[in-house]
Formats: sequence, structure tokens, C-alpha cells
Amino acid sequence: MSRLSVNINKIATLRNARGGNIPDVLKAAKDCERFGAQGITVHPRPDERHITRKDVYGLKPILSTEFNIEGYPSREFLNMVLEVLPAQVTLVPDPPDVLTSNAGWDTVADRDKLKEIISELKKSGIRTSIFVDTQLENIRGALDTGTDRIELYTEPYANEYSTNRDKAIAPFVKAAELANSLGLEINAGHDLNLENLAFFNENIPNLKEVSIGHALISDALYLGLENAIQLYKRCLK
Ligand SMILES: CC(=O)[C@@H](O)[C@H](O)COP(=O)(O)O
Ligand SMILES: NCC(=O)COP(=O)(O)O
Repeated sequence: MSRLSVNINKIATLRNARGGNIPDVLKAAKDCERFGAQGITVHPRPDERHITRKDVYGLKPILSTEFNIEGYPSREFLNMVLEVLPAQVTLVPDPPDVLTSNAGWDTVADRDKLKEIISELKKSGIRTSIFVDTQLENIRGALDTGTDRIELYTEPYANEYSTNRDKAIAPFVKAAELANSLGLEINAGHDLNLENLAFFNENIPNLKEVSIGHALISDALYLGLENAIQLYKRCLK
């Protein structure tokens, strides 16, 4: 069964809109765990538009499930995660001003840089994952970086799902089969939702974990957080 890590960025977006502490991001993270989340994901960005450094430090001691921190590996980011020591760090190649993540790593061109960073993180006992698209050379290249896992960037799947879901899933199945054969573990995320998640999970062999934020928190406005988390988990059975 694949595990659900709830990305709480959007709860912080709402909080930051007024500058106070409503909603309380740390409490929301604990509530997500209580409602069944098997992990909490955050993606602190340099402008702290949602998750702040303070949130990252505040979350670590209170979480009882897997803490996954995503981000671009600037020296500042690396120093923070090496202090906080989450269970998993997901490296994402985002420039600082990007609206949201929109590409995976070029694992061939960035191999040496990724290798060095991944080795540093692994020495501290942190599991590593790198955000990648489905190009097979990027999956093969991921192996050379020494990463434990890849996170498949699922926006192209989500975009095509409603027009042709078989076509949408095909490159992901190929990428997952190759990753499995290389011994790379597989996570996935970006724009997964209640409509497209079950089909993705059914078709991707050995999918370890999905991280979902935007759609799940949006659904929670209508369904409530507990119901939303339970409905997403049902798609992962
Ligand atoms: C790597 C990834 O797909 C997610 O972390 C996504 O980038 C969420 O970030 P935002 O919430 O800032 O859009
Ligand atoms: N790694 C993907 C993630 O954490 C959440 O992405 P999204 O569901 O907000 O698109």
C-alpha cells in the first residue's frame, strides 16, 4: 500500500495572508496525523510565502509520522535540513521565484552536484529523494547520484488524465519499471487529486509514497480535513 504524506504548504499560505497564527500550521500538521496522514510534507521556499524556517524547526519535535522536507538545495536549505534531520529530504530544482515546481532534475547534467549533496544528507541519516520527470535517461541518471528514491513529477499525468488516462499513465509506468529494476524506490507528487490518484496508484508498481497538498487542502474546504485525508487514503489501497 502506498503511503500518504500531506503537504501543508497551503495551510501556511492561508495563515500568512493575515500575518497572525490562524490557522495554526503546527496544530494542523498534528491534526493531519490524527486523521490518518502517514507523513507531513513541507516545501519551504526562499521568500517564505507559505512555510517558514520557523515552521520547519517547530514541526520536527512534534511530528510522529515521517517528516519530508522538499526544496532547492541552496547552502541555506541544506544547513537547515542538516540541523532539523527530517526522515526524508526531497531535492527539487526550482529557481527561487518559480510559482510552483514545474520540472524535474536533469540528473545527467547535475549528477556531480546531486551526488555530493546526497552523500552529505545520507551521512546524517536522512533518506533522499529527487524530483524527476519520466525521461528514462533521468531515471538512469538518478541511480548514479546515489539517491534512495525518486519522486515522479506528476503534473503531466494530471493534465492529461481527463482526456486520455491510458496515454497519461504510460510514460510513468515505463519510468517506474525502470526505477524498480535499478533498485530505486518511488514516490510521486504534484497535482494528484481525488479523480486521478487511484488510477495512478493501481498502475505504478511499488509506489511507496505520494505527497499531496493543493488538491487535498482545497477538498478539505468542502469535505473537512479528516474526510479528505480518509478519501485520499482510500485511493491508495
Ligand atoms: C515538489 C512539488 O511538486 C511540490 O512541493 C510543489 O512544488 C508544492 O509547492 P507549492 O505549494 O509551493 O506549489
Ligand atoms: N511533492 C508534491 C507535493 O508535495 C504536493 O504537490 P501538490 O499536491 O501541492 O501539487
